[in-house]
Amino acid sequence: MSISNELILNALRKVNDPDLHKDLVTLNMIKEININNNDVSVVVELTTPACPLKGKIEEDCVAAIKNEIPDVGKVQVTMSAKVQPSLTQKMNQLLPGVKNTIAVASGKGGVGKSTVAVNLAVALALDGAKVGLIDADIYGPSIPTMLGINNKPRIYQDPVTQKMLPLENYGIKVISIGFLIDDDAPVIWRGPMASGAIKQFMSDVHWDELDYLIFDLPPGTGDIQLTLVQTIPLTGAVVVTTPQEVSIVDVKKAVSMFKRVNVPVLGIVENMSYFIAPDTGKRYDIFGTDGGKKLAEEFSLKLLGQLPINQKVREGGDNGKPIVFSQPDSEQANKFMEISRNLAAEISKNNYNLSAPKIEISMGD
Ligand SMILES: Nc1ncnc2c1ncn2[C@@H]1O[C@H](COP(=O)(O)OP(=O)(O)OP(=O)(O)O)[C@@H](O)[C@H]1O
Repeated sequence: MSISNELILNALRKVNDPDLHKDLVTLNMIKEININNNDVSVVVELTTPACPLKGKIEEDCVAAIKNEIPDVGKVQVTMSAKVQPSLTQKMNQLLPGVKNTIAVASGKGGVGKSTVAVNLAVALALDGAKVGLIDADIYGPSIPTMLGINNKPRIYQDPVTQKMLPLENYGIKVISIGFLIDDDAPVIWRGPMASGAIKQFMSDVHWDELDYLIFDLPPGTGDIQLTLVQTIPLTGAVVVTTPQEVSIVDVKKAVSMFKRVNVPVLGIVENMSYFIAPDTGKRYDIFGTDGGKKLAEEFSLKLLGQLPINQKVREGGDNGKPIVFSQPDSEQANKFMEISRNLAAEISKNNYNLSAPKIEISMGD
């Protein structure tokens, strides 16, 4: 029996994307098929390079082709990816090349929101995505320090568009409100300055093409946060919390705020979930147990992951070397990678569900 494209496609119809619940052929993910004698090579295009199930889908494709076509020789499956734009982004004329905009928010300060935003951004870039990060935390813009960029760097202009060029480090593009706002500016001035600056970050910065643009919002749910989430055309939000009761009370307010302005909450990150003593290996639940997990269950949200308290994470922030980049084999880096992949999968699912044509079932008379 000679091997044809049709035979291969029939085999790949048996492989489902576990997140999108459809087969790869229906999802239009098979981009190339090459047949050389009995050897077959296939290129599969996923909806994100940070797909947590990449390895499984690849194995399933190889198995399906070998099962359905017993005569086949060597089978090679190459995984590629093209991130799809969210519906809000398709309508966003300020950021035409940006496919998804994600806010990282928290109910209260000090829970590790900026640490999570930085490590998620770098993790997505390490997986091959094009990533930008906007530090919109007017109370304490800490992103430049965490990325090893000095506080008032020189900003250059793009010679063609005349727009500001974002800075780059660890494979991500970054702009911080700290570059524009005077450190001594009183807090009452910061609100109007923040909204103005955020708009400028979208209209006057040459972001070029980005798969994910992440906003590190100020903590809390006051007027400034509300103005920002109404100003930024968001794909969705990630809410960071500790497991502690006082943090959970505030995080509920953050979830409600996003609901009120119709921004999907893509998931909860529970930070500082536990501490493993390096000398004894004993676990301590310093801020309580599973507070973020229970909150996610209560609001039917995805728990993107639980991160331990770890000295190397803090040191990475202070030294401007995010742990996902500087110690990629550490357990903490793996947790951040897992969370960023879960987030990328949630974005893909949301974008697919919102853009998929709805099947109308007409009821007969
Ligand atoms: N998992 C962790 N393990 C150890 N230290 C952490 C962890 N997460 C955050 N930190 C540290 O806790 C402090 C607060 O973190 P971060 O600045 O990210 O919080 P934030 O919520 O953005 O705060 P703010 O309200 O000031 O914006 C920092 O010193 C950071 O290095």
